Amino acid sequence: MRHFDFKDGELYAEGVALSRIAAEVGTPVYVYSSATFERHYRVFADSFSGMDTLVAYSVKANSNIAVLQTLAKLGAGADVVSGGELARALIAGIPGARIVFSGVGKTKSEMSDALDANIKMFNVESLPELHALNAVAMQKGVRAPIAFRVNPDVSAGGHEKISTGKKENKFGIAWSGAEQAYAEAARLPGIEVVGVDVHIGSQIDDLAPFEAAIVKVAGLITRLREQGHTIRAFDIGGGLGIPYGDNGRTPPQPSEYGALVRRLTADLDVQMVFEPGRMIAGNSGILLTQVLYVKQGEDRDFLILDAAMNDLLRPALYDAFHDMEPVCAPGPDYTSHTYDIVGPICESGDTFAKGREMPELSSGDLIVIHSTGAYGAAQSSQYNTRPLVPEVMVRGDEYRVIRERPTVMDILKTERLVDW
Ligand SMILES: Cc1ncc(COP(=O)(O)O)c(C=O)c1O
Ligand SMILES: N[C@@H](CCCC[NH3+])C(=O)O
Repeated sequence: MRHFDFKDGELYAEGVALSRIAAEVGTPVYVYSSATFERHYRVFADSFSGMDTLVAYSVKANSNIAVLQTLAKLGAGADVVSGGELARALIAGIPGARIVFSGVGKTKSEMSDALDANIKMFNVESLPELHALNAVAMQKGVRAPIAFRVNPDVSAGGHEKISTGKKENKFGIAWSGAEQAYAEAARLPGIEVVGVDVHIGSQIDDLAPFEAAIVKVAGLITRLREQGHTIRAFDIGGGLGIPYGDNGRTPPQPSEYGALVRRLTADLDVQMVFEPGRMIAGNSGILLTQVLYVKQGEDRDFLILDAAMNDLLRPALYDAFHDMEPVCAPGPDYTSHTYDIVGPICESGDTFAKGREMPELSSGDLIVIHSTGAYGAAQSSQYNTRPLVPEVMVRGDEYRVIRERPTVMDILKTERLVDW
């Protein structure tokens, strides 16, 4: 079922024409389908039905509070990596008991806020962090529930910039040091060991790395229990890939992933925690942008859009492929044309696609960049003093602006001229 689809020759988000959003809100603009967010969450959660699980949506993928609120209503928890994301999750109505805190560099003030919120678990990534957390918890007279994020040295494939589970990556406790780390944690009065955590990467299109990581961690859980630790939760992170429409490998269905997890953890007697981000958000959103100019170069033509790498960084950062199409379906006898599709920023890397075949387009035409609900708006910046792009959420025939477009003055008001 597609919630971004053509009706009468025009692309719609659910029941709302994208041309209407462009006219009323302006472009560029991120447009999300609430029905798609809900469907993805349900499909994912349902693939573990009957199991003891917590689906802690990874807030970094799309952290808009209306998105979090939509998922909170379905019972989602949250995986947060900063005090800011923690605040977002709480404001959106996700209870502390359903929040896990990941990340290699939590500050003491973030730890303090998370303890005040009674979060479910800190995923601790180093011994110095463990000691810092112990100190903060002792000061408050509480015990911080922890899992260690262990680094299983499993290769998840994909782009090197999003690999996290290899020993050369900065993430997690070295596999060889995991048992000593648990022994150390058990000695600290401000720490309560509750689980084990692993996250091996993102946009993973194969079940084999998940299987390798789960088998390794299951063995570790057995050994830790023999050593007297109470392990109630097994957090296997996120990472399940989505189709981006590039005819690349097709990632496993959530049901296949669910069946694998069910089979490998059946005898473990743990609550399984998941941190899906992209799988929930990626295909729930599009970036709606307009052609500013069509420019003829020496040996190629450029489509210059009003969206740029500051709005959607993935192509520049990871050479990521995103499917693009015009909002108005071309007539049956249209001519196609090959373009380099670029933004207005003063960087050659500000390129969404090279040599992309599109129907012939002209200035003012609207284009959709698909699969940008995850790591789109969340990774945007104001580079070149371009205000952050607004975000819109569609529900049936209605839409709401869920992030306003700031003015340039909104940006400038946080800066100061010096008076010396
Ligand atoms: C610790 C952690 N959990 C969850 C995620 C979400 O990953 P994904 O969006 O691939 O599901 C990430 C990002 O890769 C992460 O670093
Ligand atoms: N931001 C990346 C993935 C990294 C996920 C965070 N650990 C992307 O757009 O694909």
